[in-house]
Amino acid sequence: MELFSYMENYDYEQVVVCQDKLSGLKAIIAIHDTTLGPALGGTRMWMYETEADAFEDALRLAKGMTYKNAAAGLNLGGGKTVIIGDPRKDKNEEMFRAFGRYIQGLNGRYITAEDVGTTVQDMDTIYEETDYVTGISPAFGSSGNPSPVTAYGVYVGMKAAAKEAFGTDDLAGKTIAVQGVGNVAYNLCKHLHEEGASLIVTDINKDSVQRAVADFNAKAVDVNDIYSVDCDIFAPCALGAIINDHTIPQLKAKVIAGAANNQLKEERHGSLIHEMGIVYAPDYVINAGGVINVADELNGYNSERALKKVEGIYQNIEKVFDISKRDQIPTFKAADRMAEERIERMRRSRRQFLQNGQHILSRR
Ligand SMILES: NC(=O)C1=CN([C@@H]2O[C@H](COP(=O)(O)OP(=O)(O)OC[C@H]3O[C@@H](n4cnc5c(N)ncnc54)[C@H](O)[C@@H]3O)[C@@H](O)[C@H]2O)C=CC1
Ligand SMILES: CC(C)CC(=O)C(=O)O
Repeated sequence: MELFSYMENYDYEQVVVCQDKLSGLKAIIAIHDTTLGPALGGTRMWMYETEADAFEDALRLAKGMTYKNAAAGLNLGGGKTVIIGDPRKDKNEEMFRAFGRYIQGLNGRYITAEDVGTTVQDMDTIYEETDYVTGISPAFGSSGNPSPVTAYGVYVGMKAAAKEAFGTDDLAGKTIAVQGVGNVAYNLCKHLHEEGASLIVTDINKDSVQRAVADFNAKAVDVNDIYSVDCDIFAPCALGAIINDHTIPQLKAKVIAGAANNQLKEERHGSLIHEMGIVYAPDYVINAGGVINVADELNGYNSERALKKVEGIYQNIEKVFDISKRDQIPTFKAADRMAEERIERMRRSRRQFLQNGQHILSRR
């Protein structure tokens, strides 16, 4: 990867590469855009095959956070971290403390939280070194694990997408195929089961599958079969790029609505599903519940206030469908338009000089 040309193409502000030999930390903090405020986005720990894969993931996810935060109406920019390593084997306390010091060094330009492979406990360790971390234990007055709130937002957004496709947002009797039943999707399945939906699930982790089968009467299928099952809604809740040339021809669902980040492998795949008449709830709009929840900590966390904002995902998804119809564009483009227009409006509204921090004459 030609890092500078990639950064220039997609207008990234900063990439911080962190290495700590003692703890084994190898992290990439990508800050995409801070027009709206400090960059907030989670830390993913994953076993990347190559360093280039890790850079690409960090960069793509950071840009996604710029759009997610803007579309959700948050006054926050977009950033994300990836830590290279196996979250089951390679974690240690020193690693997250070293990482916390790197975040502290950014002096508030980047604020972190959980993502795939990191936990509330990891955030608590980071908190030993920096205040610029959210999703720490509720005992510290924080919001804790964002996953259940992300799941609630996906559930609410899925209902809005169902209304668009089926004329009703009632999910009772609908068959929903869920890819990956981890932290977010387990909680999503709970809401769907309680509403009377039938679930088909898959995961590379057999224990997670068994738990969903036992708790929600879900039907389990092989990981490769989840795309082609007969269902009304496909909910991708594992990793990204799963809407691609290989999977699209297999899909039978009328709706795609799930938690995973960066679901479209390439933009053209978003256009393709649109032409096929599939109602796609753009990933970063529907999965914003977690970030809305952790962002509320910046005002002194109030769970009721945060959940109310998360419920706004229903209207936000409707807004995306309206723009898509108005401008005759696929929904992923409509979401981008909504986010970009807000960033641009805010950029313009900040033209006037406002003294922030130290006065410019204070050194006299
Ligand atoms: N945790 C949160 O609050 C948020 C999560 N997301 C996104 O939602 C997705 C899920 O996040 P979490 O539930 O937190 O992660 P998780 O790691 O708890 O769950 C992901 C699950 O997917 C499974 N999986 C991985 N590859 C798979 C494959 N090829 N086929 C089937 N299953 C596979 C894993 O075994 C795991 O059970 C991720 O893309 C994440 O970035 C987005 C917004 C917020
Ligand atoms: C609080 C986090 C879950 C934010 C984030 O990284 C995301 O929404 O992907």
